Amino acid sequence: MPSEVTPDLAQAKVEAEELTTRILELRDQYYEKNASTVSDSEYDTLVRRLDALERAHPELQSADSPTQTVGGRAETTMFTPVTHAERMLSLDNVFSEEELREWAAKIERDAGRSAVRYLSELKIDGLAINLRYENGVLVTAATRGDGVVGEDVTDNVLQIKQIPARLKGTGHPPLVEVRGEIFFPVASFDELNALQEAAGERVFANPRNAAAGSLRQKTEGKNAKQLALVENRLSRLRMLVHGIGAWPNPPVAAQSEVYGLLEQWGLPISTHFRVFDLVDDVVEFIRYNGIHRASVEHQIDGIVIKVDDLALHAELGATSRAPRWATAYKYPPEEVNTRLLDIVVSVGRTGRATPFAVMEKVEVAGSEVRQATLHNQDVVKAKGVLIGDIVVLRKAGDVIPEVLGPVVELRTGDERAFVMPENCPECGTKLAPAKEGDIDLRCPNARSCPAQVRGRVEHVGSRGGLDIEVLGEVSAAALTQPLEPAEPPLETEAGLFALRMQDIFPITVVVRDNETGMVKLTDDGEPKRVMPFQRKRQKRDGAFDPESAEFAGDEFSVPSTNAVKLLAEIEKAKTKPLWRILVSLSIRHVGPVAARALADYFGSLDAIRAASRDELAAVDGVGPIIADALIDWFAVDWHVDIVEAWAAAGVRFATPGHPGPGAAVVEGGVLSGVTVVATGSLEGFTREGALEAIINAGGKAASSVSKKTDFVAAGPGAGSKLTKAEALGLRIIDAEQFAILVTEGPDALGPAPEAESAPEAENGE
Ligand SMILES: NC(=O)c1ccc[n+]([C@@H]2O[C@H](COP(=O)([O-])OP(=O)(O)OC[C@H]3O[C@@H](n4cnc5c(N)ncnc54)[C@H](O)[C@@H]3O)[C@@H](O)[C@H]2O)c1
Ligand SMILES: [Zn+2]
Repeated sequence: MPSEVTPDLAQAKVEAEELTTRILELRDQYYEKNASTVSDSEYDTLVRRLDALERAHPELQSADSPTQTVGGRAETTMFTPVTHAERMLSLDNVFSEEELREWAAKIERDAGRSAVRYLSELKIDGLAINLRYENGVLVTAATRGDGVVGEDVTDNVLQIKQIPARLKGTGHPPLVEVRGEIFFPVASFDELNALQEAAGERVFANPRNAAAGSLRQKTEGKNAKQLALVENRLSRLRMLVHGIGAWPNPPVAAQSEVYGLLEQWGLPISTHFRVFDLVDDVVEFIRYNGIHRASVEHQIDGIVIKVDDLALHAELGATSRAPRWATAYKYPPEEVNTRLLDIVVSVGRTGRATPFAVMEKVEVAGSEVRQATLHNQDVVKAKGVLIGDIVVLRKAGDVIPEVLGPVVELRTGDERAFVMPENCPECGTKLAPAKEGDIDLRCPNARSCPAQVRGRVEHVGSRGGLDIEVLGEVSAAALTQPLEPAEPPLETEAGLFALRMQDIFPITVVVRDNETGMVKLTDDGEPKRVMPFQRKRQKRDGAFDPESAEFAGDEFSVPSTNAVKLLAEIEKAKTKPLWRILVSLSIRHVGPVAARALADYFGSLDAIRAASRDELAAVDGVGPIIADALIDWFAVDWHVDIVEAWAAAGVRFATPGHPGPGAAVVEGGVLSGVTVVATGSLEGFTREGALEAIINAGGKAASSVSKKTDFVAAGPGAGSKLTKAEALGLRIIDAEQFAILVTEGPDALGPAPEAESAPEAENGE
């Protein structure tokens, strides 16, 4: 370990004693109480520091140092002690590829050969178990304890379905100890804590503690309800086998063969292990699994690398603490502890009120985290977290950070429960579920709630909407919630397309966090202010429009590049494709996919509005839920006002050339009765251009591929539609053929290449 300074003996002695006390205390909590008050990586750092001191001053190292002993304690008051037939050891650790290579080099030196095969497998973060089978019958199941003596947990283990009470097959040895890991699947962890919380029982900080806490529980003195909970917890436990203990004369020569045999006996084996000839491949395995850690059913804290050859195990032997023929590569931590400072509620575009955890900033899995969503008030309750708690925060790779649970042991009594506010934090309206029985609360003030208006305006500018470059979160806030002037330029999004320079120019706005909506502060603790649309100039250069510029003495300000761009982009957006405009209206469930289907079929907002529920629902890609959402949306006055205001400002609510609902026939067109799907980029056509070309030729431009499709015009970038077309055996054409199709009609293309598979029978509607 790269220890910073090596103190002299006297100093080292003091530090080593402090470390030992602390480590033993943490071990006690971890193995006895199934609790972690520090993260595993913090614990590992303490052990490594102690190890470094002992290496520098070997006289400090005693046989009972934590660096020389296996975690738990032998005598416990909870369970009957069991002596293992063979000791249960821990594992040594490596923390980098370099350390792994050193370890392998030492193995090869000690073995006196370079041809060593390495078995690599996932390190399961659970608790170790020893299953003692005599003549194929499970006699005892015990925890590791101090490695020599563990606790008898046979009754509980027998409730884990995967663990056979009797091995499959015949010819079992008189004695075999099977070792494995019992774990709590990540997927049902939240559910467990919800049950615990509801029953008034302790919640767990992470799945490993949940596994230990579930396995090490007693049934005595429990009432029926508590017993049901015990059983429920036990039924969720899983196990995977990863080794053997005592087994006189095993009929196999390699660790990997051991797994094969144990599997035949009906024991659960991990599917993730591999045997490699080269350390390079082991390194690759470590990297691969590091990236894919989050997709495994259990938590992983590293990779275990074992010499595959059992004869070498015997030759290499073990220290008092760990075998020499195996090591654990530990990944950088995905779990850290941090303080939960507050739980704030943010209101989003749709009015949903979401509680967020605001935490002391920590680094986890390579990124800085200070907040995480808690979804809703029930989730906050289920997780059992209190404001002021130290919580376990997990972030697996690219996965969104998640608060797992509180470290209950560290509570001081000053923590307080989160209370879901009754009123919207931004507009004060009373929050309510959208419909009875909903857990999520919403702010019903959809029209004017600043948070919702801000969200909708930002949505208009988003990629999936009108894709207006400058209209992001800051601009949206500036237009709807400026600090100055007092009257915002936009009360709702209705005025967006009528904005003028003089409306936006003088705005000052505070910067908000885009997730929580909280005002960001400067280093001095003041709200961070910006003037997004203004730029100061020193001198007059005469070239400005007095309507959009201000004088202050000799200086004057002019619109910033952003301001000019914003208005120009808004202008351009007015004639963007209909589907984008539909998305921008923030109609529930109408995202890009549904909007495209609606635009393709109806061709105009008027036609959509005039359609009956059945007509809407019948359109491919629309369906009854969206049909209802559309009808509900148009029934609201201020929604209609938005449409009217936008139309008055020049927004085009129609696809030029579209013949109307059904995209049916342009009389006598060359594509009359023909359905075409265009996908990918077709050279010579924009996406909208391709649709227009189909429609203008009298064809039906469909948005999704089905058996009714006659032609699929596919260019580069065509994705699932092309795959589906191939699967259905549809006629697929390229851009060149498409150009012929829309000008001259299907006959000009000649017969399909594989004539018999073309589904010509199902033509059109
Ligand atoms: N947070 C805390 O306060 C605290 C306290 C004590 C221990 N701990 C954690 O426990 C660790 C020490 O525990 P340990 O002695 O069990 O060492 P370990 O967890 O580093 O490794 C040894 C154990 O790994 C398990 N294991 C999982 N998958 C395996 C596989 N595929 N093959 C072989 N073994 C596998 C075995 O049960 C074995 O006993 C620490 O590194 C820390 O992560 C944390
Ligand atoms: Zn509100």
